[in-house]
Amino acid sequence: MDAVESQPSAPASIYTVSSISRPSSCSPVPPAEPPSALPAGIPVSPLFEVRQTRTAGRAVFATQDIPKDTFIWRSDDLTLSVLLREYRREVCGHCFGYEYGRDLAIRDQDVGFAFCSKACLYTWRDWNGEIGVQAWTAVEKLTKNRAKEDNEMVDEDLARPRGREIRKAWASVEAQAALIRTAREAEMDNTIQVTKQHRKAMSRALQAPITPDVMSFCVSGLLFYYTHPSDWENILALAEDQTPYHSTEDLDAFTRAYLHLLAILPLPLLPLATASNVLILSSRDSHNSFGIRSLEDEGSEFFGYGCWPAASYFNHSCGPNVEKRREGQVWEFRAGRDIEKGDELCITYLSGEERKLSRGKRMLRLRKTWGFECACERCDIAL
Ligand SMILES: C[S@@+](CC[C@H](N)C(=O)[O-])C[C@H]1O[C@@H](n2cnc3c(N)ncnc32)[C@H](O)[C@@H]1O
Repeated sequence: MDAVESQPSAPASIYTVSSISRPSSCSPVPPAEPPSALPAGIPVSPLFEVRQTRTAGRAVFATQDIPKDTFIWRSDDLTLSVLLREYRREVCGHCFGYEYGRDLAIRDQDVGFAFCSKACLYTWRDWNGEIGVQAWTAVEKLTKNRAKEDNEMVDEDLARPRGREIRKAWASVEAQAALIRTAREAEMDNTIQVTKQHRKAMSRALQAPITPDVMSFCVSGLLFYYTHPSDWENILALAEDQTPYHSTEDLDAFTRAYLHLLAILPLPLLPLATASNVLILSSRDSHNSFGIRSLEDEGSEFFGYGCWPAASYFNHSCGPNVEKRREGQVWEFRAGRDIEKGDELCITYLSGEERKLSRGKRMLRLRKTWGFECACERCDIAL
């Protein structure tokens, strides 16, 4: 029994996908809801269905017995990703390949990424497109020559900003954002008057401290929207975190990154660079991203993180029955043991070392990082 199966069964859910997740010959019953009611980007398979639970949001349940080692799911739907700046020379910007800390052979100084092969470099360029390359080049130009200004250590004990503080922070930069936007729009419309006030707003933004990884997060997310507009729904459908910022400083880093980006992004990206879109990215990524770690040493090196929406429907258990493994940019999920029809399919959100922690420490980690009280079987039994 896994994370949420111990809870009383959920009421009929609008998320039930059994009708399309089973072969039609096994499913004489009409669908509970038309497929249009399914969240965008949800994983669909004859092996499982996604259902609403009473206390742990949506979760994945086996629709048939699944023998150990069965291949269950493959998520190749990477949306946004962040490679921490300190790993940019060692980890491939496209496939996240790593050569035990060696600098990779191919570096694209303009965009600030390294690649393990020319194929990865070309694919990365192809995926990002001309506008994407221009965006990363502008960010790199701004970031490269600045001293390291961000505070890399996240103090988990700081109070997380709540709704009112978050709304206030975003509202407080809107006037400056509007001035910068107008100044940028004047670059393609000479009827727009740019005054001293516009220029001041722009230079104030550019001189503000930079938090490179926050900036990368925003660029990656906004570029995803630009290059895959119809898949933005997949991000919107993810569980939302109402308190996605670790601290007031973290929230400030996001509002500053927003102003920076307004000042430097290629013009076609400006309509998407809105406070509301950056907030959507923060609130959806927060509880749904997967760590991008080294594939050896139980993933001891943390290179960054990314968001694969379909993979985000698996809940956590401290004794998971599904094992996940990253192959390049793709996550693969296999049955870690024999699973019975009706069992919840759970992965673990903990890294190798964290899995060995005591129940109390695991729960604390899950509460602080993911914001939930773990009620999986392993934690329940240990009570
Ligand atoms: C990646 S999402 C998993 C899918 C999510 N339940 C949904 O509805 O989209 C992670 C969130 O699911 C919930 N969750 C996952 N595992 C849980 C568990 N063992 N106990 C309680 N809540 C859990 C938490 O709210 C967590 O922040």
